[in-house]
Amino acid sequence: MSPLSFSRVPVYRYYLLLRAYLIDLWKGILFLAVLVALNIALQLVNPQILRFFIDSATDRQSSVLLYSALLFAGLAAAQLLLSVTADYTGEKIGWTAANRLRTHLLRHCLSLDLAFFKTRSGGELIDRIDGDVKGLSGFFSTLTVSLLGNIGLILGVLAVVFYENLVMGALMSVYVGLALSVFNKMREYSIPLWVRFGDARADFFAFVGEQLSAAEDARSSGAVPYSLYRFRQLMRSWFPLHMKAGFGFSFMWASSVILVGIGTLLILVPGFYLRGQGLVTTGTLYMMIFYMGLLAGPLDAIRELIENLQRAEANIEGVGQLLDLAPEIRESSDAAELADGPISVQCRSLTFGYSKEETVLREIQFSLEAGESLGIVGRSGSGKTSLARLLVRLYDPVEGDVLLGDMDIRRIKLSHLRERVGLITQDVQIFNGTVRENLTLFKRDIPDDQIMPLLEETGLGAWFSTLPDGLDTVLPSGGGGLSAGEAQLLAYVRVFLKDPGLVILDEASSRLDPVTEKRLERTARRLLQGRTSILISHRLGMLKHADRILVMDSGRIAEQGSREQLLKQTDSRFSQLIRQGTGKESL
Ligand SMILES: Nc1ncnc2c1ncn2[C@@H]1O[C@H](COP(=O)(O)OP(=O)(O)OP(=O)(O)O)[C@@H](O)[C@H]1O
Repeated sequence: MSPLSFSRVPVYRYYLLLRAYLIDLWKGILFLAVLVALNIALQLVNPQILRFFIDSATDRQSSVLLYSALLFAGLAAAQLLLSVTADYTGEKIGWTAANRLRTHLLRHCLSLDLAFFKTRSGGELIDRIDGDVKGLSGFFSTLTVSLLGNIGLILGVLAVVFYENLVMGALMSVYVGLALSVFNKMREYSIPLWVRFGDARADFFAFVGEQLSAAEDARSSGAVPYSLYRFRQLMRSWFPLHMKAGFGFSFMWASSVILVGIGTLLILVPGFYLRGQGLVTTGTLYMMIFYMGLLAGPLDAIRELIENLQRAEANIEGVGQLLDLAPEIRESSDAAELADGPISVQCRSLTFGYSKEETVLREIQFSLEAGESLGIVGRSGSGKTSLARLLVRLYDPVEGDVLLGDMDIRRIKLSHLRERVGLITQDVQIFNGTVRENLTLFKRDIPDDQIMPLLEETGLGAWFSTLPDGLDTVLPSGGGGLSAGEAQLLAYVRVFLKDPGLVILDEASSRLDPVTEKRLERTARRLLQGRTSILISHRLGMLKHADRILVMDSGRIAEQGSREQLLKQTDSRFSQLIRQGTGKESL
């Protein structure tokens, strides 16, 4: 379970968050607590010295004046040093905790099902992983440093004032209680505003992310004015929300200024009366006013903290919603590994849909011996890619079973499954990294002399020879400076370096020119030897060496059999496809 499984009680959320990400930073936190305690002690002692200074001055004891002034200045300097060290330590703790949360969120997102990524844009996720966590990093450091320190300082001031004078102590307590309850009331008003502001921000980033990743299409199709129109609309809806939420803050700030005024009056009026009666000295009265001023600091800091908590609450909400999503594709507790060598495939009565309303695959039933090759053909939208996704367990079927190597796919260790089954599609992702890292997918134990022959064989030799630093050449993210066809060839090298027992090629040569495709066909045939393969292609030439053919239509298997057998039957769908298509006799 995620360490941030949320209940409805806000305080409990904070507790879970702090416990999850701060618990093993306890040494730093303890150090911080000592610094904060010392800081509080110094702040409480200083007004006492001041009183001593004033009373000595009025009694004309000039000899002690210099010493008390020096002591006052020395302690003020020490307090400054302590404050800086405490701030630094608090920030460090805050950043460490926030980075842990960031890592946790990214790992969690990457473990979520494909369906999740189809419904969220990259921009929205970046906002959650970075924007929300940035908000929370302030929360980690502010909470650890400020809350404890300021509450401690308030309690300390009240204790000292009570000790000095009960009436003054009671008045100051009333003032503190009043200030805190006003701040708390305002917090209830502002939190929903910040949640709405956060949602609008996530929508904004989602839109920007989508527009930037589709910049090429938007430009070529002339959709830029529409993008800008939508952009302006989003900004227009974002701005008033920011204004409203910001108004809550200003209101709190104004109320804290008014409260300080009320507090000073609360002390001054009875203070002058007590001084007049000779019940307190001038030094004590000045000390009380000083303590009153001292209270304004932590109260203001708590007000700021409450503001930060409002934002943090909205951030926690966003992060919590993300962490509460659990992947449906999970490993069973008795997950095991497949045997080495080619992997047999069996699909039993598979039914599948991306949503409950729509069924994309119906009653899919076929089997493939280890080492055999299956070609899948069918019209666009007939369900070929969906079937491939079930075979690598990017989704689970609604009904029926997939068996790989006679094992239920749900019982195979996920990391092992991804190792043993290779999938190449028409969309190849190039990562920002070296050519070597892109080919080995960051695995360090694959030697270069295993990579080089594959580059030659797949036809990437010419491209490779132009690279300035060979395998160490850094490719930029996105297209990586490769053409779509070159990227597809790179994906072949990637997959075959894994030495998989089952290879699925889903339109994996769709971006290649006929000459390169022909050459790759030969290479693929050699590389696929000794492995089970599933070839999905509209280009029927790619299926020339398939042992068996499966024709799909509207999510069902319309026909299946050995390639020779289907070719012989002139009225078979496969034969008809060939006559209509470009493959013709070449098959
Ligand atoms: N991620 C998705 N979410 C929802 N529906 C999807 C998704 N992917 C595909 N579909 C739907 O599933 C159906 C089958 O699509 P699929 O991609 O499996 O077909 P295909 O035979 O591979 O098509 P093509 O030959 O064009 O690649 C289509 O109706 C499609 O709209």
